[in-house]
Amino acid sequence: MTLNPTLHIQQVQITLHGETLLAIDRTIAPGEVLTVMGPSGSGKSTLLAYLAGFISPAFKAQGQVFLADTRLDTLPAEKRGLGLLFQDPLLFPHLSVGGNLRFGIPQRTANKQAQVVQALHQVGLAGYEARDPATLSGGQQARVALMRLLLSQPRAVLLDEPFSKLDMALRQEMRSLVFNQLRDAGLPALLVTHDHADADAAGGPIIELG
Ligand SMILES: Nc1ncnc2c1ncn2[C@@H]1O[C@H](COP(=O)(O)OP(=O)(O)OP(=O)(O)O)[C@@H](O)[C@H]1O
Repeated sequence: MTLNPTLHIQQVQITLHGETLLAIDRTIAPGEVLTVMGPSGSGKSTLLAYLAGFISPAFKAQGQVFLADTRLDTLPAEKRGLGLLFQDPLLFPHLSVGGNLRFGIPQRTANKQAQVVQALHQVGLAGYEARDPATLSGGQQARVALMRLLLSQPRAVLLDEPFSKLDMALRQEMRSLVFNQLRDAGLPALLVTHDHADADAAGGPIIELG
């Protein structure tokens, strides 16, 4: 298994009621972010759901997806090794901040506790480990969600409008944090957004659906 895989989306075509909704044929290199834009209904969420492995059976998909040499599109969602980041941080409310971070760390990882402490420190939340996520601001929760994602050691990342609920100042800060972290980790990523400033910050190629 290579550490920094390339994501290959090969001649993928998704149809709905016999009509082509979207077609895509792209490669995303390690550390690169491919931004997907397009009007409402053009299939952005459908593409993410297809890649993640939970597309509705209403859609028919052709094509193949590979992460390095692993074929993804035939694997169940939980075996694809993908990390997902959504509009909402979706932290587990019954777990502390530390519990949320530990949750994603693969079983056999050594030094889990040190990783949690280091992750909190990296995003300016040192000392927050025991806190209830509900007592954190939206921006703090977003940072915990990002570190939970990275600690889960994904092999590629899907981002669905991850900044759209943050206010302007926080949005700028989270963009830099997220894209720097993904670049440092060498992860291929696909970003769905309506916001051109997100695409600019991602710094990678942009495709328009629809
Ligand atoms: N489960 C489903 N069953 C049938 N049709 C669906 C289903 N989900 C979405 N659609 C349709 O598929 C098309 C693409 O929807 P999708 O949600 O992927 O668009 P989108 O580009 O993400 O839109 P938005 O920007 O509004 O989120 C739309 O015409 C939508 O009505």
